Amino acid sequence: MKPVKVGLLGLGTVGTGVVRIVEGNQEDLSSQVGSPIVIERIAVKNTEKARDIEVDAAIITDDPWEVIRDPEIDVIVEVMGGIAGTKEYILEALERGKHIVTANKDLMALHGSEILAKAQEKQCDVFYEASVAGGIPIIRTLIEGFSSDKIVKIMGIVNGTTNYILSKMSQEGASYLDVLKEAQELGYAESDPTSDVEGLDAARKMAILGTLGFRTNVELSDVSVSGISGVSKEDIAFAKRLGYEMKLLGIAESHEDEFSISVQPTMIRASHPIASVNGVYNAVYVYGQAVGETMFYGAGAGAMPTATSIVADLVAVIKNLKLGVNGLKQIVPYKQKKLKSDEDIFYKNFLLLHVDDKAGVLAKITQVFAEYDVSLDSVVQQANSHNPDAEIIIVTHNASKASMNKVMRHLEQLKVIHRIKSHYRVEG
Ligand SMILES: NC(=O)C1=CN([C@@H]2O[C@H](COP(=O)(O)OP(=O)(O)OC[C@H]3O[C@@H](n4cnc5c(N)ncnc54)[C@H](OP(=O)(O)O)[C@@H]3O)[C@@H](O)[C@H]2O)C=CC1
Ligand SMILES: N[C@@H](CC=O)C(=O)O
Ligand code: NA
Repeated sequence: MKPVKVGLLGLGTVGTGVVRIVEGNQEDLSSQVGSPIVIERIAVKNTEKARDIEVDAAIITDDPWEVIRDPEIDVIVEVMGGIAGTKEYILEALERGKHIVTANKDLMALHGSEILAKAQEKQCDVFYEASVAGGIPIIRTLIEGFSSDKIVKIMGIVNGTTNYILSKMSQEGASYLDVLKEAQELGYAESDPTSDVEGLDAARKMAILGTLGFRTNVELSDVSVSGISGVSKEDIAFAKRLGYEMKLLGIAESHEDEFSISVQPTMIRASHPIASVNGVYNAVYVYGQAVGETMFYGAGAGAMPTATSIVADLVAVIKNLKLGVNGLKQIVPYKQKKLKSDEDIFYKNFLLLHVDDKAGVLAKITQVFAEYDVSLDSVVQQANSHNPDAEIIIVTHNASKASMNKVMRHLEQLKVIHRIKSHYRVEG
């Protein structure tokens, strides 16, 4: 049996997991695909760096082009990250007829359509299961499991780092910066964790899920994004008191082929199954017109869960190689893109206001909501022993994003309001 030869770009957190699984599960893997799988070359940045695993120094290079141009290599596994340079490597590898497995959501969210088009032209596979929700087979589920259904909602905790941070803040009262450092040490965070905490990583993943779920070309610029760096322990405590958990949620909704897509810290009703997803775990809730509610759960980051998806993709590529059907399973979005306007996006809102502790203030504030036709579910005013201001906590009924934007602009002008302390989307 001729071995299938793999070129690995990157030997960090995920790359190390890939080597461990390919070596550790070799017998099982090769019996599934009918050939041994050999990691032929590995590109890293620093060839002198000490590694957690033993790898033959002769196969390591600091020049990814050596891997891409090696005529012996059948499949490139890209786990080095990066966008512009990495795109060049991948396009050239495809040009040379090599199949690609990647964990790179940054690249797939920005240049996925170009890369998939090239793959189709060259009859190559590009699989990217590890790019969204690490170990959860959600991409395969959307492409294959739900091919017969019409997806109307995808709601996900798709960033492990931020879920780890919010969970520890909520359960242990830990400080944001301490937990972020821990998530970095555990290998969950991106090399620049700003993309985790500011929601960009989740937005990229939601663009990928939206494209597959709604079968239209959802771009990163279509996703409205805010991250968790402004979420305080106090906000999390308010959420709990009202019966909610604070989560960084990606929410994509489609109605009559018009969709909206966003990532933001959200107060989700504690009884919703996604509210109890904690730590580095991710979950993707998918609502299909025919199937109804489904939810997929598992580790969203970390070496071994992510590598599980990578190696499963590798197995899929090799099975296709044996059958001579590579390049046939790419999903090309075919629907014209129609984004909802802010007038058509509805959700509930939570607001925490610091206000003058005087008679008549509450009436002035509720009047603003009435003016823009936003009805209120609950309003609570309370004194705060640490603060001379009074606090007003408002939860609205479903209101259009456009009306809420008007409300917010108007509230900012009101002299009786000293500070709009927090504003969150509420689900459930
Ligand atoms: N960590 C996780 O849990 C997950 C990560 N991902 C994605 O997987 C990819 C890899 O992530 P992760 O393993 O955490 O990252 P790491 O930073 O741990 O590893 C990156 C690896 O790539 C190598 N590398 C970086 N730049 C170059 C370059 N220009 N030329 C050659 N080698 C290079 C590094 O070399 P050296 O070792 O010498 O520094 C390192 O081995 C990213 O796209 C990430 O978004 C996806 C899902 C989960
Ligand atoms: N930084 C990412 C890694 C996986 O995609 C995360 O925390 O989810
Ligand atoms: Na996945």
